[in-house]
Amino acid sequence: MDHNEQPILAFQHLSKQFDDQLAIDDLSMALYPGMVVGLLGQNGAGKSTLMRCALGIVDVSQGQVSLLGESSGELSSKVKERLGYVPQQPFGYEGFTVEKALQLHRSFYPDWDIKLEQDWLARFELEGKKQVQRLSVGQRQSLALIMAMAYRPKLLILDEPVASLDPIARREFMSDLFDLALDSGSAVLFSSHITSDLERVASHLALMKKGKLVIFKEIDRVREEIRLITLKANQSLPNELLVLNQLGEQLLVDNYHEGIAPLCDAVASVNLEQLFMELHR
Ligand SMILES: Nc1ncnc2c1ncn2[C@@H]1O[C@H](COP(=O)(O)OP(=O)(O)OP(=O)(O)O)[C@@H](O)[C@H]1O
Repeated sequence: MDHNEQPILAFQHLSKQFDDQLAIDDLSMALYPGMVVGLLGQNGAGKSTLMRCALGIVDVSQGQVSLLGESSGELSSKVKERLGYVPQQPFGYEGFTVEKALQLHRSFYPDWDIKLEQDWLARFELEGKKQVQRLSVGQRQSLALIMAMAYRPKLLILDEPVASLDPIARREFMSDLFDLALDSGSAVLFSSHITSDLERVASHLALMKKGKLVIFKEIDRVREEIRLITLKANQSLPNELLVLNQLGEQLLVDNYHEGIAPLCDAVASVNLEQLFMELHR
């Protein structure tokens, strides 16, 4: 990942206020080619709002969002053609068959990859002749994913894309997602409550709590640098440690390294699910 190049998506000091609700609070983050960012947060943490701000679907209150170098509020059709988005609740195309819906959708995208479309239709066992409104929730989600991916977008934004997919479809989809991003120099931002999926395919974790981005780092570094520790009696907190949460003597900290171990009575590593639970205790 070369961070000297232009980010595909960049949030700079973004805030979004809805009436009396601050949904996004001074958030900065940049996605570069090849990054697959898993967005985690409780219900109402601001994940969908962040995605909607990125796409210019809602106006930002403060700060900036740029997408392939353009401001999200003023995207050209050239940039829009290079975005893929699957909202939490897709979608439309009622009254169409799967085949006809794809035919129409495809016509908007010059870079549509028909082979990719066919492979995915077969993989998800979607029948072309079936009416869209007769599809199950999971099948609709699969169709929405094909529609967002078959033109190999430069930026793919997926709001809980796999919540309704069965474990086999989910697993296959998630690994393809990763390959797609790596192969085509794309970036992916996806939200999910399934921490094991996120752990398996994301290159980076973005964790939001009440509109704030509290963690944004590579998954490997999350594994290495976040710990649940208890400091020895009278031991002050080392400067480099960032306390993410505190429960009695126990501290959930970021920026941990081996040099800290002698200062502690106890050190425990946490997986993503434990991290999520500890952060919200
Ligand atoms: N159009 C809107 N008008 C007013 N408030 C809104 C609007 N959209 C979102 N909010 C509020 O902003 C906050 C963040 O909502 P958001 O949908 O972004 O959360 P989320 O993290 O995606 O949640 P979930 O995991 O449940 O999908 C919530 O408190 C929500 O009520």
